[in-house]
Amino acid sequence: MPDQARIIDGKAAAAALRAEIGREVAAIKAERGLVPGLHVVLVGEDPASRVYVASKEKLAAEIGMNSVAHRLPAETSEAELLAKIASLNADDTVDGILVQLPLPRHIDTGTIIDAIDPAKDVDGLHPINAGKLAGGKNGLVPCTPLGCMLLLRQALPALSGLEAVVIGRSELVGRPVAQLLLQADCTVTIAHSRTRDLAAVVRRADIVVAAVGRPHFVRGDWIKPGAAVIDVGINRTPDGKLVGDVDFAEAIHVAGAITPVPGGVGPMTIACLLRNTLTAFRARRG
Ligand SMILES: Nc1nc2c(c(=O)[nH]1)N[C@@H](CN(C=O)c1ccc(C(=O)N[C@@H](CCC(=O)O)C(=O)O)cc1)CN2
Repeated sequence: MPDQARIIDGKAAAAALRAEIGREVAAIKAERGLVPGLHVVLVGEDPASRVYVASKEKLAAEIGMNSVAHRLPAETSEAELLAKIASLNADDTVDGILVQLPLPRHIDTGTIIDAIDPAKDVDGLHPINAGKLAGGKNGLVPCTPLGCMLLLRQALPALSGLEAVVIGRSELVGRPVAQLLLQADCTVTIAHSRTRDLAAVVRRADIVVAAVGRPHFVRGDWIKPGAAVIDVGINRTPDGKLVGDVDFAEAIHVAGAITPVPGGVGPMTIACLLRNTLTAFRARRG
């Protein structure tokens, strides 16, 4: 076995995916004169969210989509945000709607997600889409989990029968990625803060997806030699560095393949949002 894991390059994979979607968008425009429309709604001034929304707006425009960001003040009421969503739901030129999370505390996230037309829910978070995913039916799938699977398939083309451990049970990542692994015929364990002897659970896994939001939480000696490690964490250390949930310096000597942070799953999140927008356009407008 090589003494270093293969590093899965999410930046390159995301660039290739965006280029592919861009070609499809250009073909649709040439053949039908139509342009898929992505609308991202940001409420408030959260600095990280501002960066992510600007990036979504720019990358969608770059591949020829009609890209619109709606930046609303932090004081926006839940009723005002619901009215904005209702107007986007009613607009036929809008194919994808994404409300950037987290929302300010006075707004209930579930109420907002529930209000998005499931056919335009390019975040894949609406209960209809979550239900379809749980039932193994076609629907819109959350972007980060989709990105995890695309990267994982680069490292391991055959997933069937493998043991996968997902650390974290969030609706945005942990639960949906576990469903996608199950669809790929993996044997899936969802571990979380109450899991007993987490290190022993992780040591069984051929595939580890870490989505806990705690810097360097997963240690190198938790990893089964040769395992594929997908690190979803994006944590900023006190000295301003971005690090994942996995101790990369330790895990790289044990894993077979590993995603870095930055440059792993993060860039795939936005590329998969663009893919979902194209999927939603096709499902709605043929
Ligand atoms: N409605 C949603 N809100 C949020 C989601 C989401 O999928 N839907 N995910 C995250 C934030 N996010 C996109 O919204 C996102 C996070 C990270 C990256 C990324 O490319 N990260 C880079 C590093 C960027 C940096 O320097 O800070 C990387 O990992 O290489 C893109 C998108 C929460 N909210």
